[in-house]
Formats: sequence, structure tokens, C-alpha cells
Amino acid sequence: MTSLIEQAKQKAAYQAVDEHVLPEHRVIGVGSGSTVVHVVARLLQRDPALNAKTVFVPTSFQSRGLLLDGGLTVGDVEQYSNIDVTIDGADEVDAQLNAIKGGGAAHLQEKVVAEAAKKFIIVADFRKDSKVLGEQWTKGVPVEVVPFAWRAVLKKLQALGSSEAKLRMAVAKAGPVVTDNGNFIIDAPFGLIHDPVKVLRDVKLITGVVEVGLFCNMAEVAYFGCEDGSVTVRTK
Ligand SMILES: O=C(CO)[C@H](O)[C@H](O)COP(=O)(O)O
Repeated sequence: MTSLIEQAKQKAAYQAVDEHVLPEHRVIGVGSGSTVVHVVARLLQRDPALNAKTVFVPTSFQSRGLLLDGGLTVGDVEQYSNIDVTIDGADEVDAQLNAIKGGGAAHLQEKVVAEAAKKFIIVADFRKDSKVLGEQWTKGVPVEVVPFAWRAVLKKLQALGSSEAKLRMAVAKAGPVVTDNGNFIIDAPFGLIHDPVKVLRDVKLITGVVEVGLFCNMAEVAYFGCEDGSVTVRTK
């Protein structure tokens, strides 16, 4: 039986695809994570003739695999820098639609594909819905760093007020998580983030930081699957 959370993810994903992936769209960005699995499932329920005319731009090894397994045509932002719409998950979304992303360590490619899109849509379950970032997602802001600089970046993050910042360690491998881009991830908690743009700027200015998992002023709409089976749609 599907759990409440899985049902919530599915409802949000299906509604977002139904409302934002249009027959005339030719290039669709596809985010990463467990909610995006439902996005791809819904895309695969479309008319196969429509999918055959469409290119899908993945944001990670995981989402590329989902698309290829579904027999869809994949492309990259180098070939397709104008994306009609990108749909992605999030770790937390605030009242203004700013988001924390990178729980799956894919936020660099996710941000590039989101920024290349005319519309960026977030799909999530009820646990991700917050007023202020840092309320629900307390693991910290994911920060992708070049490996040789990680200790230097960690010190700078601590100096910026993230005293609990730490290198993300792998689970089924000794040592750190290595991203799809060959980098490391530092998770940097900043408590409640009332000004995510400032945190984004401050962290991005640290030399050695590749990308910060704060997506500010990017999403047009967020779909949250709720516990009661409904979907909350939040627009800017
Ligand atoms: O940002 C991400 C990966 O880098 C994911 O979109 C985010 O972690 C949400 O994942 P899930 O849908 O599994 O909760």
C-alpha cells in the first residue's frame, strides 16, 4: 500500500505535470529526487506521440536514468538552453517560494536547468511546506564545494554563523558524498533563514563554493500534496 507521504508526492507531481506540461512544449527540464519519480511516471502516461516530439533535460544521474528507462529522449542544457518548463522537488519551501534544495546533492545541475526554463515549478509533500526556511529542514543548506577547498570553505561557513556546518558523508562508501560533478557537499545549518537571498550571496562569495542549495525568487508555483489527499497550490 502506498504511504500517505508517497500519495502526497504523487498527487502534487501529477497535478503539476497536468497543469504545466503542455502539448506544444518541446523541451522539459526534469529535477531529481523521490517526488520527481512521480513526475516522470505522469509524463510517461501522456500520448507517446507527444513524448516522441519532446526532449527531456535531466538534472542528475538519477533523473537521467528515470528518463532513459522510460524510453524518453534526453538532452542537456548545452544543446537545449531554452527549456519550456522545469519541474523539480525541494527539501523545503517558504511562503515566498524560496526553496532549499540539494538533499540529493544534485542542486548545481538542478539550478542550471531551472534557470534555463521559462517556468520553474516545485512539487513536494506537506512536510516541505514552511513559512520560513529552516523550520522543517534542519540539516542545513547544501553547499557544493570543490574537494580541495572543503576545509577552507567549512571555516568560512562557521565564521558566517553556521557553527554546525559539516561535510556530508556517504552511507555505503567510506568518505564523503561525491556529487555527479565530482565535488563534495557541506551541509550548513543557519537556523531560521529570514533573508535567504543574503545567505545565498554570502555563501556563494566564498571561494571554492560551486553552488548553494538556496533557490531564491525562482519558482513560479509550488504544489504541495497534503495529508488529506488534497493539493495546495502556492503561487508567487
Ligand atoms: O534537491 C533535490 C536533490 O538535490 C531534491 O529535489 C530534494 O532533495 C527533494 O527530494 P525528494 O523529492 O526525494 O524529497
